[in-house]
Amino acid sequence: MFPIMVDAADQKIAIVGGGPIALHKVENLNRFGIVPDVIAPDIHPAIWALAERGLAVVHQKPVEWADLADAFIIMLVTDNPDVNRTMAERARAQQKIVVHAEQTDLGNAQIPAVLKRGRLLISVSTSGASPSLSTHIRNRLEEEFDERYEEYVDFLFEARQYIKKHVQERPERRHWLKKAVEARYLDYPDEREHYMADLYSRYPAL
Ligand SMILES: C[C@@]1(CC(=O)O)c2cc3[nH]c(cc4nc(cc5[nH]c(cc(n2)[C@H]1CCC(=O)O)[C@@](C)(CC(=O)O)[C@@H]5CCC(=O)O)C(CC(=O)O)=C4CCC(=O)O)c(CCC(=O)O)c3CC(=O)O
Ligand SMILES: NC(=O)C1=CN([C@@H]2O[C@H](COP(=O)(O)OP(=O)(O)OC[C@H]3O[C@@H](n4cnc5c(N)ncnc54)[C@H](O)[C@@H]3O)[C@@H](O)[C@H]2O)C=CC1
Repeated sequence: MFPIMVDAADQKIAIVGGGPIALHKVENLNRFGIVPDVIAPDIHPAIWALAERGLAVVHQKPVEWADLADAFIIMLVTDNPDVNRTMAERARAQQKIVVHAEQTDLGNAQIPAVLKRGRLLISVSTSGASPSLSTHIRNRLEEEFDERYEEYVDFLFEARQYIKKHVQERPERRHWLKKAVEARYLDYPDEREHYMADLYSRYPAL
């Protein structure tokens, strides 16, 4: 398994199945700003509620390949093993990213447990061995990587963009980039302002 960050914002993500597990998948995708298509004859009431808020697109019908042909990622979570298997095989043959939630070897991707602090993402997977352990580790990391990281990582992003644009010499760049991850910049927002002020005065934008 190879971990990778994928920009799926403008892509179709299809969830096949409409039960509690499908609901969980929709909610998880929504955390990342993704509005998935849900295809199933029986749709959980909470999925309908999300669809009314524009957070899912429901197709109330048994799945056919035509529903999936233009999808980028496909998640198979029906209670019918034959449907899950057939669609997974076809999707893999078409080079798609396929999550088979029950029998992982029928798919080619798995969903990790994710801690999200703005731009910072920490994802944990056990490659299907124990989703409970992934969740447990993620919950422990939540304490160390607390809410402060959201603004802190925004600061790092801004600083890095500025440095890439305005600091030409490599050793200098490295110096400033390394300095920004010192603990005081996480702990004290004032220190971040000093850092940026120093940076702007040393390397003024032209
Ligand atoms: C392969 C995978 C599917 C995929 O890739 O989609 C998969 C499969 C299965 N999960 C099952 C059960 C549970 N899943 C959870 C929780 C999560 N499961 C997630 C991912 C994955 N689950 C992928 C592997 C990832 C990895 O290895 O780390 C998380 C991390 C991410 C997410 O889904 O969003 C999410 C945490 C969400 C969060 O909190 O953020 C809990 C715990 C709980 O609910 O607290 C339980 C009950 C306890 C237990 O079983 O451990 C069962 C058994 C069904 C049965 O027969 O009862 C199967 C099927 C099977 O293994 O047969
Ligand atoms: N975290 C995970 O990934 C987990 C995955 N699972 C697996 O996920 C599957 C779904 O679990 P639940 O949501 O509880 O099931 P459920 O029984 O509540 O719902 C099944 C859904 O599949 C739909 N469906 C059935 N035939 C279909 C077809 N031909 N086309 C499209 N949709 C069809 C039904 O309409 C229904 O919406 C189970 O088979 C289970 O093995 C179970 C637990 C955890």
